[in-house]
Amino acid sequence: MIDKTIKNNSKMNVIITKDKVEGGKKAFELVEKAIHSDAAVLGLATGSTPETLYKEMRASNTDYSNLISINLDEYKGLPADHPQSYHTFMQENLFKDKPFKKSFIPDGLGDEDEEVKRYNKIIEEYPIDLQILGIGTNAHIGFNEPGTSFLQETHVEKLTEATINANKRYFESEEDVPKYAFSMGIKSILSAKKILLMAFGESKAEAVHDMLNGPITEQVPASILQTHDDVTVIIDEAAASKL
Ligand SMILES: O=P(O)(O)OC[C@H]1O[C@](O)(CO)[C@@H](O)[C@@H]1O
Repeated sequence: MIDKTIKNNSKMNVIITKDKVEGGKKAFELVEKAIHSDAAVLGLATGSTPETLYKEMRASNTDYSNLISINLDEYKGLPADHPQSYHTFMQENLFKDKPFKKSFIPDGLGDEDEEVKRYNKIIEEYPIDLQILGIGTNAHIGFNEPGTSFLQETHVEKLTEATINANKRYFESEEDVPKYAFSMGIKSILSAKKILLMAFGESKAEAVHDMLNGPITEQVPASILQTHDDVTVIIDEAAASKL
């Protein structure tokens, strides 16, 4: 860990690591700790941020087959077997080596109203003990873009240009990038007992600063985490560079 004095006006516990590999190892330690304190439901994230954590989980001796997982989001309109779906991402990055007892991910082809209702019911039935989060360059969490109400539960979100741009690296062309996604809402995320947010790289430095030290506003979705009692933020030096 890097011992660095930073500006952090929030009550969030901030851990600075050299890079995302060390960040993934630290995050793995905290997931293990939660599981040893009987965490039974893990909220999981996608995108490049959690990749080093999932690598540690795959390489570990931990058996996750008694745990439930609930993923934050899924692109609307992508079938589960699409190479860029979050179903495929989770299968390849975690579940193929470390299956859970039950893993919930929104159905990208689901009827909007039905799927939102189904997913809210799942989150109610399986309260999340530890929610893993990344953060977008525009401080979105899950796919809750700036301007999304803090009171939102699961819903279909229209993706911003910034998010479409950030995600188009995974698609053949911009036309192929989904413009909407099913996402757990901020209210659903805040219902987790513990939250572990990771951010790596210079591109997240502004969002991390605003999350920790900015005003609590729906224009900075992650800023709402200042109101949660148990948030740990793991960032590398580049993502901490504006603190
Ligand atoms: O980890 P990345 O790839 O930078 O993505 C950041 C954020 O964008 C999302 O993947 C949604 O676009 C979030 O789930 C994630 O936290």
